[in-house]
Amino acid sequence: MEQFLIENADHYNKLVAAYKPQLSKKTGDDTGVGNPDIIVSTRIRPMLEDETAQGFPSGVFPRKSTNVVDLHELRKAIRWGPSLNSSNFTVDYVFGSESTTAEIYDQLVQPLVPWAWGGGVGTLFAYGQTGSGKTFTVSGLERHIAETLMSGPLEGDRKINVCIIELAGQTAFDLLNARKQISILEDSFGTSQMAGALEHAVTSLDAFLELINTAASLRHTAATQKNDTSSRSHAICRIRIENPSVPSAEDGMLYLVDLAGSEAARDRSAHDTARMKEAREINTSLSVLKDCIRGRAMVDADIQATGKSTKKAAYVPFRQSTLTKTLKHVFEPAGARSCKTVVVACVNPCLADVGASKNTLRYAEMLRVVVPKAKTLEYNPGVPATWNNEQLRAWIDANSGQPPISSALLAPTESGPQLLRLPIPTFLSRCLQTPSITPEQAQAFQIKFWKTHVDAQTQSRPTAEEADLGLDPEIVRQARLSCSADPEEGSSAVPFMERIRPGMVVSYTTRDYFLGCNWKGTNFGMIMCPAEAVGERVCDLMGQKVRKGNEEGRRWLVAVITPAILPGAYLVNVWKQIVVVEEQMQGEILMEYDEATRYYYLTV
Ligand SMILES: Nc1ncnc2c1ncn2[C@@H]1O[C@H](COP(=O)(O)OP(=O)(O)OP(=O)(O)O)[C@@H](O)[C@H]1O
Repeated sequence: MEQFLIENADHYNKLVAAYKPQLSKKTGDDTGVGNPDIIVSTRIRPMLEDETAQGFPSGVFPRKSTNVVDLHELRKAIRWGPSLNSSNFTVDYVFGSESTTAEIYDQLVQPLVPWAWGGGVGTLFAYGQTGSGKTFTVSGLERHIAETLMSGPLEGDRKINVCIIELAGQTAFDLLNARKQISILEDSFGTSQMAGALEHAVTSLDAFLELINTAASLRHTAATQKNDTSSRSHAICRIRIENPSVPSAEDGMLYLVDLAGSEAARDRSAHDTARMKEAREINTSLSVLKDCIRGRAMVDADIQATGKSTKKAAYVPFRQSTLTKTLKHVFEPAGARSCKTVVVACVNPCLADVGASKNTLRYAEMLRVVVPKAKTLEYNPGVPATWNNEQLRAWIDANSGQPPISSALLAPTESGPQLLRLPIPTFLSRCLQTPSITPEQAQAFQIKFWKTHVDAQTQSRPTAEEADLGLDPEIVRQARLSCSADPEEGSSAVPFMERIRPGMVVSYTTRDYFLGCNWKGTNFGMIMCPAEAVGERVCDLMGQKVRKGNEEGRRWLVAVITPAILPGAYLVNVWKQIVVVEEQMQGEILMEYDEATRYYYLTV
């Protein structure tokens, strides 16, 4: 076949020159646009010297000033001589062979960096056949990202942590720790963990680049030793960005994923059984990845179009492969993380490889879920996804507690759906710009906003039984909630010291001997009873007799509240009790119990 292509190169070039581009059905479709949070692009690498030297022409051509790529194959035809078989593919962005990695960075990837800096999740996938330029592209982009993170114009202080792993089939290795085997585990809270992988704190650009180089050379050496190419494994670089000024918020994440080759190139027939098995595993993981990206994009499109997730059909099977399990929160539709994803489908333009390039472009096209043109959704006061900026700001003014959080600072221009997509740390930082707002109030309000959205999604309708009783859904919702707020109307006007009662949550300063329960910045406790109410022999957490204190003032037995594993969640440790004197108490804190997670959350 290769000989046939070389011999007919001139004829092929004439056919291509005479080719009249067909109108792409997909470009003609003006009913929607690509999902702005999942951008699918393609990069066509230049022809390599040996490909041109052998006499192969190019088979892939970006169509000028469009997002369409034309692909030509030369087919043997007995009657009329070789003929052209052409197809075209539509993606969101096309980068031709003259495009540089810096251009791709500026146009597609750069926005992921401030996004993750603000607490969001940004993911880059490079997909394509062996030798199509995935590693060339990802390593170049990693360097640009490192430069922006370490010496760019981003505001505020962050701690940058890097971890680079390799996934080969079901096995994972740490590329920053001598390729030591690690495990991908899901903990009891459903969070994926790279158990055993070393995470490196980086403080300078040089240190960052050194980590990237170490991982690249380890991957390369391992591949050479196996007489293999790096193409048989996925490499994941995870950059975790901690924001020390909002410690309670989740960290920003950047994942840069250099995927295994979608299929071996022209030497495919040389594969032995083990290689065929490996190829099957790779294809399975890439197929699951496609389903996950599409599934998440469909859920997003659905919410954008209707304000809710309505389609049961949008199934995101992230548990079906180690790759997607590792990247779980990128795909999880129910996840609260704001995600932006960029896919670069790398294409080798050589006519001899055009079959594989066609599969790559077909795959890229399938990832692209068209979002219906935004309709104005009918306003529903219970569904944040239907709120325009004015309705959102009115809701913030009425629901953000006392003092109210400035809606102009929190949502200067955003609509409800846009605020829902804002990374949580950015949301919290904006809340804290209003004078006198405490981090607890900001966090409680963020949770309230998110819960309103989740409740709208899950449609907390009354059960059939409750509906039969004719109960108002709002009353049912209220009854299901359990909150530490004083049920007495108007009680907030009375100083909290005069209202102390069992179940009230207070913040307090700890004394030296309570080191065992002094959690950084989070000294909350639930009042159990007056210290005098317990028996003579009862001791507190530190072994001190509860009734025998030397302190002045009223003394209360308090259950210690500690942060739980879920972000923003707390545990009330009813059996870990300490004595708190009223003098130590700072104020009342409102908490709400959530049945679904069985944790307590701050509320406003
Ligand atoms: N845009 C480009 N400009 C110049 N050379 C390129 C470009 N893209 C790729 N190359 C070159 O093509 C060759 C193959 O690229 P690369 O190793 O990145 O491919 P790959 O898809 O990662 O392959 P594998 O899957 O086997 O690791 C390399 O020699 C690389 O330098």
